[in-house]
Amino acid sequence: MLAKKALQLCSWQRTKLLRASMIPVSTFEFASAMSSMEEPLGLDKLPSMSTIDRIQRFSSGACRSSGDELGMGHCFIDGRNCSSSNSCEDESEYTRDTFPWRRHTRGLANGESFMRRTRSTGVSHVANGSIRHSRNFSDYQNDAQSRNKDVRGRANKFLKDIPAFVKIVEVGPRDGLQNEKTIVPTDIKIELIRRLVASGLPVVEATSFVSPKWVPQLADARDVMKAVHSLEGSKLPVLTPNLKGFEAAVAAGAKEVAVFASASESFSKSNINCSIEESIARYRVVTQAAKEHSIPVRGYVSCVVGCPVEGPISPAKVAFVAKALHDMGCYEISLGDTIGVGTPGTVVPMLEAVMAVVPVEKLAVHFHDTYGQSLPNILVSLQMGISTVDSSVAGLGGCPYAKGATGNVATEDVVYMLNGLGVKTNVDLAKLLAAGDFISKQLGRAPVSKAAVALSRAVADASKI
Ligand SMILES: CC(C)(COP(=O)([O-])OP(=O)([O-])OC[C@H]1O[C@@H](n2cnc3c(N)ncnc32)[C@H](O)[C@@H]1OP(=O)([O-])[O-])[C@@H](O)C(=O)NCCC(=O)NCCSC(=O)C[C@@](C)(O)CC(=O)[O-]
Repeated sequence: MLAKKALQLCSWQRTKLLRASMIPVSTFEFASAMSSMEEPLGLDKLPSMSTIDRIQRFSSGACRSSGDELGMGHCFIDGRNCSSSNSCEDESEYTRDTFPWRRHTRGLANGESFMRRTRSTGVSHVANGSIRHSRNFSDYQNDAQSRNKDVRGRANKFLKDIPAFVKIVEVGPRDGLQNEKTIVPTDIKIELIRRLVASGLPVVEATSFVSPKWVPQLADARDVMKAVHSLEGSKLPVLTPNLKGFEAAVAAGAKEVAVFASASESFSKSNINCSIEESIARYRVVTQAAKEHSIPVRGYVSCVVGCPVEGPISPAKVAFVAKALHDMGCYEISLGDTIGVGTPGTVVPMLEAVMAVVPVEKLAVHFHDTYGQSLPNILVSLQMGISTVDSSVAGLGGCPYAKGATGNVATEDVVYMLNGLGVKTNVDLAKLLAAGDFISKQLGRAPVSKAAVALSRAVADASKI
């Protein structure tokens, strides 16, 4: 029992447990090494947890330490026990699914737990309380059939909620460029927008009508908007932090705007120089003016998982701000992990809280890729029914008021993943790659997108043949 417990712990917890039980750590490690040599993990014995289960179980963000003596905590998503080393354990399920090859060697002594495990496979090996040891061919066929059904069931569960079409909101010309230190010439910004529109992206956020003292890179918002506002094929929203910005945007030809609030007081102050409450009051004025002009307004909530100053942000705060934006008339609310600290373990409960107050079809997700978690975060968001995803060509981006945050998830990577899932986006990946290449060359750096790098290498290799 102790050895079983020790196997499920990370090394420092194991050491602590074994020391407390006076078992030399080296003895345990030798024994467990032997047992893994004797019982190799074959392909047929891979753990059969569903992807969501696996993500939740191994995500540290899903676990909250309860401060008990072994550092074990509780998974706040579904109440499983879990360790602070990312490995959650629901003992019966963990044993059954994660270490199935041990069934034959360990469970037999314990009739009751054996019964429980065998029942879960759908084939009872227990007749009148005694274990039947012999199995005939039809038992195996039935077993294989029920396993196939089980696997199909899991695959369906994994894919069934993913939408058939995902709307990609390209934020490269705005979020992507706003943090660039060297001013990008206006005609390059205009050409970038043209190329992104030509690639089939349904929405390309063009620029921001914010104070040029706060974001000098986008001081040419008026000129950019005047040049692109009549482009056809994509919506071209712009950021407006107040009525002054809204009026300037409309005068330059904007047909859609976005307001941006935060779920963190500190970030609200540093980004737009006012409290959350003041920003909501300000945005009510903007949405009212927009209604009078029949201009749709998109709403952003920043810091939906974490804030550079305050640390973790509670899902309830995010839900509060999202609902306020929805109630004032924003047609879509984009949930921004501004500093890219989220994992599926923190994104799922945040989405759950927001979905309780804003309809899922009105939600979008906006991930920065600081910790490389954007694609799994997008995947769980799709599985939860979200069908609008923000991204930035070539992975450009970062907020000037969120130190350390890197770029948005790269649009090329999102399109590549969605293509692989059979999800329609209407984006021409080749044209998108060319747009990413164009802006990356202008900025003098390689695209951050892994798909862009790999695909351009593949194209270069193919052209040598
Ligand atoms: C909101 C303000 C303006 C308040 O800034 P403030 O300094 O408090 O504004 P103020 O009302 O006291 O005015 C000060 C000066 O700014 C001018 N001003 C005032 N408003 C405007 C305007 N719209 N356009 C142009 N100028 C403006 C105003 O006219 C005045 O000019 P002065 O008299 O000194 O010459 C400022 O804090 C600001 O512009 N902040 C924007 C910061 C920003 O753009 N951050 C990045 C975007 S948010 C983001 O990236 C997150 C997101 C959306 O992507 C999602 C995510 O990742 O989480």
